Amino acid sequence: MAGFFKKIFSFGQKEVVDERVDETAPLPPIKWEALDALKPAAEQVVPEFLKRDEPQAEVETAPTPTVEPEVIPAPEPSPVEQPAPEPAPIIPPEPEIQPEPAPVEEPQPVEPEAPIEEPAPEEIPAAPVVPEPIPEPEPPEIPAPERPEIVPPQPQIQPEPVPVEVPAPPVEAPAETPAPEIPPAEISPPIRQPAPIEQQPVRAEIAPEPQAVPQPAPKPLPAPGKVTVAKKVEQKAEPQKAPEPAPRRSWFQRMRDGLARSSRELTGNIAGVFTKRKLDEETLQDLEDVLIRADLGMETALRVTDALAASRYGKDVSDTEVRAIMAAEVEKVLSHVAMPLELDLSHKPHVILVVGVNGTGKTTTIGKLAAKLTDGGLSVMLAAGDTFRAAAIEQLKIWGERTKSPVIASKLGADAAGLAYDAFEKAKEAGSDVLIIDTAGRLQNKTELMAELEKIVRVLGKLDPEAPHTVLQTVDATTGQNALNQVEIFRNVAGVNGLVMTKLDGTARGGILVAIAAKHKLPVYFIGVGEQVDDLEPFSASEFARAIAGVA
Ligand SMILES: Nc1nc2c(ncn2[C@@H]2O[C@H](COP(=O)(O)OP(=O)(O)OP(=O)(O)O)[C@@H](O)[C@H]2O)c(=O)[nH]1
Repeated sequence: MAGFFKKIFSFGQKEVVDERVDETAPLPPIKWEALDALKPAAEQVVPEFLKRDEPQAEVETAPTPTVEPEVIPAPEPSPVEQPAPEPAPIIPPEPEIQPEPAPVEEPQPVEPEAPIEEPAPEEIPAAPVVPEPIPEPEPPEIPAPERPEIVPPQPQIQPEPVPVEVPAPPVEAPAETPAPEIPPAEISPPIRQPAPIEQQPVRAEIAPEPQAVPQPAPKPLPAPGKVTVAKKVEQKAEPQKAPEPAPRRSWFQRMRDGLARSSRELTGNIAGVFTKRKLDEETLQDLEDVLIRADLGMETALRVTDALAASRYGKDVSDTEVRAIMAAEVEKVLSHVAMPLELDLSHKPHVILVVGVNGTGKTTTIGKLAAKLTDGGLSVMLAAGDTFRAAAIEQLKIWGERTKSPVIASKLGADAAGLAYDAFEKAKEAGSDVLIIDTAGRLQNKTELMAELEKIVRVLGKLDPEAPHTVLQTVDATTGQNALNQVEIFRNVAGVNGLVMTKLDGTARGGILVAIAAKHKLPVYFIGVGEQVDDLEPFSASEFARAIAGVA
């Protein structure tokens, strides 16, 4: 439509140009006409020639200044073009079509397009020259007459000259001649406007991406489903893991496995001694050496060899017979110490002081024991007497939470005896059935250890002369011969009156228990066969003896 407008405008200029030609008068315009004939063929070339022939002055003077301001308001051309409408009445139908699109798109593009149309007026001078030759090219260009037809509506719509430019781009299709110049520039901006529209499709592309994102989302959906199941299963799985304890070896089997190393070495050595040999002094001496190396101790070793010699001396003896006799003799030794823990609940509370070297299982054993007592309906209070290790205090608190037993603790490094005293008082006030006091086990400084333990026992005695009522020592079954010395020390310092042999489920050296029992004759109340709360078993002399002797 802008092209039309220009043409229209050019037509108006034709008339005006004719007038101007009269002013300038010179011949150059006539030469321009010849060149103008070439213009329609190649419009771009024309302006270059114009510059060469110095008609520039004409171009600059006549059209540009006047036309530009005119195009926007379109008042000046309108009066001039008004005569043009005369041919317009000839073709009234078309003007009806144009005004319709014109008003629609006019408002925005008008102003930006106006400056673009400036070059058009430059061509306008060429148009005025063409008037006569125009009919020649026009016949081939049929759309040309249409444009003049379009012109009349414009003068009618003279206030709409600007809108006319807007519809120009659509009109460009029919009228290719003017279109290439003006419309392309005009079209470019609207095209840039649709450009964002292209971005929209991009957004549309982006949109599917997030859609793609939710697609993987449904994938995690099954995942969380599995997770939730897993979480629920965890709680329900615990019973499933409960079957683990089911397949989990029995405490006796765990103890046998723990003692397997000792048992294998022992039975293997025994077999080596009695292979195709009659029982004599030499074989008895060899057997005694084997038992001693197995930590059973001299006393127990002699008991076994004496029993064997009494019944089998001078006879062929198999290793199976030897192991059976050994199991019987070990059981006899242990039977005197294998006894259940008895609590005198006439004491409120019954105080249990737990001692032992660090890492032997004091705190763990306290937790296991508290669980047994609370499960039996007894109220238990715990005291974190190992004030030198924060981890020990925290560990005891965890066991307190597990067993629902209150824990009395103090600041790190506080006086252990003072804590034990306070705990005893609080247990009395609370009416607790049992107070279990944890302690430190720093063997590296025997003097301090002895002083601390002695002080604890002393202060407890102030509240109850018989307290502590039970002094349990934990003994690590994997320790070996050093365990004998540990019991010796703690028995003297703290008055140990009972033992718990821990870690018998590990690579235990079970023979030492026999040696300790034989030497100290201290009750062995429990054995530890694992780290779980229920891994504390009453000590059974026969089971232990059969396990270490490798007897089924
Ligand atoms: N396998 C096995 N491990 C045990 C047993 N008893 C204790 N333990 C582990 O031995 C380690 C030491 O146990 P604790 O209860 O901390 O020993 P502790 O004597 O209190 O040590 P301190 O707190 O340092 O004085 C922990 O890892 C326990 O889980 C047991 O019977 N079997």
